[in-house]
Amino acid sequence: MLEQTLAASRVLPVVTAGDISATINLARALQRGGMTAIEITLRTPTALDAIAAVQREVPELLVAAGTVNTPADVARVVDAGVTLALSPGATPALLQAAAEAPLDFVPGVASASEILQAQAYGFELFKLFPAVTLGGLGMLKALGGPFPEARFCPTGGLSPENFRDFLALPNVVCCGGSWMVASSLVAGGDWDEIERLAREAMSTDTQRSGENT
Ligand SMILES: O=C(O)C(=O)C[C@H](O)[C@H](O)COP(=O)(O)O
Repeated sequence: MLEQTLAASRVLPVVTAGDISATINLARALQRGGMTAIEITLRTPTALDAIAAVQREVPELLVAAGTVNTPADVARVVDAGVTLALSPGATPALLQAAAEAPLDFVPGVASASEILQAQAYGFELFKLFPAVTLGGLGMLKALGGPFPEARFCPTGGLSPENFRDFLALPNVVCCGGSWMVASSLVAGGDWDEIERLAREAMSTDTQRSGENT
């Protein structure tokens, strides 16, 4: 179920929320562009309020919490009504808390040993972070050997130029990225450009839509 949901989302925009009304406008632009989910990281003081606001104002979007790094973070996002949480990494305490919590959780991994550790808690879908720095496509192909059941959402260093190559791999479910939600676009209120980048990311054409315009 989680795998299907993330596969449908195709690209998961990773948002670091500042101003709440700007985050609502950003979420609306992503939704207009065809995106079905948004990851709002717990990196800022306004993150939980932003999650609640987007859940309320843009109910069409699945609102995931990101940078959920501790058992306390798991409790905070469950309290906020979040049903999907992701982390750039994992500790045994985090894996235990997330396995027991009433939400879907995608732990971060960066090595075979970290996959083994997360599998011991029942997880099979992982955020590979930071994907490009770790080895990108080659690493994902290599991990497919010993871990044929493992599925990945590579994040970190993905771009309009490379994300389709990641999505084409059989063990990649979706890609995470921040290119369509760059802080410069949000600060400038460039919602049309954010919508365009979202639409381009969601397009299944092999040729990028922007190349024809
Ligand atoms: O904050 C988290 O929980 C993360 O997992 C990190 C983010 O996924 C990356 O910062 C996105 O990477 P870029 O697309 O290269 O900006």
